[in-house]
Amino acid sequence: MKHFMMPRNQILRENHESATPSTPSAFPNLKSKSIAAASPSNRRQNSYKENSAPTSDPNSTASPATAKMKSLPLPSWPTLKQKLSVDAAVGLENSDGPTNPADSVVKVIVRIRPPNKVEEDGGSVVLKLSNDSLSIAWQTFTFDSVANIESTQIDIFQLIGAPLVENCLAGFNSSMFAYGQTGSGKTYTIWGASNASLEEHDQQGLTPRVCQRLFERINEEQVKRADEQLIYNEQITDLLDPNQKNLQIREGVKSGVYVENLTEECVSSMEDVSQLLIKGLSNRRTGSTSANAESSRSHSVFTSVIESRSKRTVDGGVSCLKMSRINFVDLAGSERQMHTGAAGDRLKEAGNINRSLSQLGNLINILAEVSQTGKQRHIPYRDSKLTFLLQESLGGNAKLAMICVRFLQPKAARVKLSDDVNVLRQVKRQLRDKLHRMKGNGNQTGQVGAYSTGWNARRSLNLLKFSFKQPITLPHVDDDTDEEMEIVEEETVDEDTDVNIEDEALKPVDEDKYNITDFLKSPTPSVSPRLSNSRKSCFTSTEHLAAALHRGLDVIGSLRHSAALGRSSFRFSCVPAGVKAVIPVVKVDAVFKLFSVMMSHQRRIQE
Ligand SMILES: Nc1ncnc2c1ncn2[C@@H]1O[C@H](COP(=O)(O)OP(=O)(O)OP(=O)(O)O)[C@@H](O)[C@H]1O
Repeated sequence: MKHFMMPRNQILRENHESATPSTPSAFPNLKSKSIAAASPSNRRQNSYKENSAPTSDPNSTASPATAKMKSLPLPSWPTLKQKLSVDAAVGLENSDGPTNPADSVVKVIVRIRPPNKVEEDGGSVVLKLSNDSLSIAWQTFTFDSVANIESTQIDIFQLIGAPLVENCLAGFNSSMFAYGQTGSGKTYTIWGASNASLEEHDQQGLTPRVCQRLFERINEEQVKRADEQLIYNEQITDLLDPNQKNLQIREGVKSGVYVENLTEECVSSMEDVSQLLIKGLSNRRTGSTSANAESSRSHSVFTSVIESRSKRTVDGGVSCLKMSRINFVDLAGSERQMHTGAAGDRLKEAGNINRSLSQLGNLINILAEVSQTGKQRHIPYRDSKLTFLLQESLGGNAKLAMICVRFLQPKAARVKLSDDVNVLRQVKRQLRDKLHRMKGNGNQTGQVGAYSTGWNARRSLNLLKFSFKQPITLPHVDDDTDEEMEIVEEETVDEDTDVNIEDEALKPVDEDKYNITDFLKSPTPSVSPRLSNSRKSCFTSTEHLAAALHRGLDVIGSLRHSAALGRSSFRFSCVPAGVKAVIPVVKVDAVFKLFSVMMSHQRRIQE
């Protein structure tokens, strides 16, 4: 992010104010001062250094409190170890390893919500492999951190919140986003359990914990100004004064980005913060979704502003004001509109949520590109209110924690499908071996199609029967996967990498929707432009597989019927398309015809 960071640092403000020698405190009465600074116009008159890396000034006569702040250990921000599966986060990857804390870095943490009562019979296709990796449907993804399913709110705070507090005290702007499907636990993570009071300590989310820690850390010498706002349908509402709707975002040369007329409150204790949070959260827009009866239907942003001031009395009385912010962002959950049957306002709401999430992801991707290539690009901060509002926290040297929240999904259907796939893989291997052998025989005899006589139909039939032992239930593959959170699948090498002429022969001659060869023939990526390199491609292939199995069963049924009438045969081509081979007509039973459908082989049903 260096390339991006440098110009942005130019807009950071630093100023020196006349010291008041008679005020020895390192932190003058900021409470009254910050109230005065609460309105945007007043804030504009303020001058401060914001969002810049803390510097050490050897001439500084900073107060002990300031010195203490500067000596705070800077948190380490592990880098993303490989191309991240969450594209919204790929952008800010810093591949140079833990670096200068002034670099803008994103930390991506995955939290998996344990199953609730409805889901308790299920398992998950998501499996934690290590502290920084998990597997989703056979693919391994690496993040900065993967929390245990049993992780408590305090664990999550230690992992994410505590480092951000240190950043903030060191003068960096920080943000934490919770990102995920509706019902996955974003609100729980950011705020806490909805049915628990903020005082119920073990259920508290990151925001109250961070605030608490901030107060502890600054030991009541620092004043925090808080404002809370809500973006709903691209409209900003003041959660502390819900009558203030459709507020405008302004940007001033000195003041930076701010929301006009937004309520800002000066707080001096955790109780003050709790009161604000309770008031703000009760004014949020919620609704019921398929996955969450009390779903946040808006992005809510809680911003804490921490000001610290140091007095220098030796060199002519100069004071420095350091200001940093922490944004707590509970993003609204994405939802598949076509599955919810939403209409009217609800549809518009879902559309706006999805659009702004996608704009957020898009923006972060562009930041990534700028960071990685060094190319100048227009950064579309103004695409959405959310990105515009948070631009100073997304760029510059800001620290960003992206908490990707997932919930477990019932595994029953998927496990069964995975069994089916394994069986089919085995069958495919056997088919290929046989083809190989028979082709060898055929070559020896000069007959391309001589293999057909050696075909062990019965064995394949048994394998297939095994796979179809139970009725195949098409899983509802819920598109929980939020386009904006698509996981980039990395190519994996599996046992079928030894693609040979038989694989070539197995290529489908048409791209019909029952084709499963792409799925089975790893690592060949999907050819579908819509699904390529997407986590969804795996699921969609699974759907294809399931559809193929269904289709196959239909074909079995109809062909059995035809076979009973003694008039079924088909041509089975095992040569690449374009080779004009004479394919013998082979009498086979219905199982082979199932294969011909499933593998998308050339086939001819002859009357
Ligand atoms: N880690 C967890 N442990 C226990 N309960 C959890 C956990 N995460 C979430 N929950 C519970 O799951 C339910 C849904 O969580 P939550 O409201 O936070 O989801 P959300 O992602 O914010 O949804 P939406 O986007 O619809 O607002 C809540 O009842 C919440 O208390």
